[in-house]
Amino acid sequence: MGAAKRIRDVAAAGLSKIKHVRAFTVRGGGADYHDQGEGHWIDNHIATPMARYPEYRQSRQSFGINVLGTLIVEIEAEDGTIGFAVTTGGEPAAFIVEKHLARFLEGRDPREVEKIWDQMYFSTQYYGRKGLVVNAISGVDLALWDLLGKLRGEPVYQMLGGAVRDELQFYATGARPDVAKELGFIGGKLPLHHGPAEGLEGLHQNIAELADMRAKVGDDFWLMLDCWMSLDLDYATRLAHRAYQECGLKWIEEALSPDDYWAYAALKKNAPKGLLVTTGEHEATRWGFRMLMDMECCDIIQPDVGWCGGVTELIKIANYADSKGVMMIPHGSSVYSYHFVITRHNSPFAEFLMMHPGPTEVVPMFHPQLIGEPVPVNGRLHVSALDKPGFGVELNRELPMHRPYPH
Ligand SMILES: C[C@H](O)[C@H](O)[C@@H](O)[C@@H](O)C(=O)O
Ligand SMILES: [Mg+2]
Repeated sequence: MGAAKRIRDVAAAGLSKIKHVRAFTVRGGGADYHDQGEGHWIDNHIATPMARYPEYRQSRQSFGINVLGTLIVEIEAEDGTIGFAVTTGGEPAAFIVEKHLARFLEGRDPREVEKIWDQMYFSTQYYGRKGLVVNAISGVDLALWDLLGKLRGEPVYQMLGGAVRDELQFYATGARPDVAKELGFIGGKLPLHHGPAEGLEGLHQNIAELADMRAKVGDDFWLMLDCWMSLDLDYATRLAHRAYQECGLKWIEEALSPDDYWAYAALKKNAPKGLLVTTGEHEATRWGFRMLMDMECCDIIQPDVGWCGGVTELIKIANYADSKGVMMIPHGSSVYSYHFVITRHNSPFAEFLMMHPGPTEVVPMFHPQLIGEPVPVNGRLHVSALDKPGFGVELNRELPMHRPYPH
């Protein structure tokens, strides 16, 4: 059969159209991974912009880091196939999905990812552009790619161009890089505990904690600091120099406000040669990341595929980074980033967020929401673990899901 006829036949056959888009919310860990119980490392006196207020210094939940909860987006095709995704967004994001975004999908061909993304973004541009609205768009886009993979019987990484390597390697984020080393990870990223409001004493404590961990892991294991937007330029510069010179820090992450491109450019310019400056997990769209890269704010961009616009937007962000020789290492987002990272040379490793309370064990990052969620073994994941349609996971429908805004 000639190629032209084959193309016509596939086009005529098409794929099952999109029938319905639904948005649910659920609480307790999962995609809103800061929504954890008492005593978890991820909520133990971690430096944040709110730490200037003593009453909000001990716990990020005290100022509402987990106020949103998880958004679940489900897209059902006419043949009954369902694609889904989870991200951070909860009820307000569910409203945006059902009351605004669904109209651009229902009745459409699921292959129209570009046109659907364009309509979702520009129809919400007057009140969106970043943050919650782009989280909602990301959730819909991820669910659409999951549906496409399930309709075609292909893993998302194969639809993105296929694997450029046989396995993923991971660094681990959490309070125990010493345990991460024993578990086979290539590095450990510590949360920073003290910000400018705790003065020179806090800075000394930050360095003491890092030096203690350096003594435990030895000289060659990567150690990084995640500052979660908590610092000012002067503090970040002083911390960068001391942490690099005294403790061999590999990178300083998200030290400043995501909007302060000018301070990031100054931090990168004044950072010690050899120390990497990284950021981006709270940035969104190709335009936001172009600003970070064109203003030379960082050495590595770290978009979260569930927050930056989804796979369709991450393709544009990653390709621009590649053209500029900037590494793109997505913020921890489980299978949603693994399927992307394995297809990109400028994404040589991935993040694994340790969600065990210690953390002393590897547990699925989005537990308990994804059935079949793969986890690194000895700090690695073979590509075969991704060889299932879509993102290769199913939704745990035993969870108490709520659909607040049915349309
Ligand atoms: C550990 C950090 O404080 C955040 O909780 C973390 O989610 C994020 O910044 C990361 O890079 O994993
Ligand atoms: Mg981070």
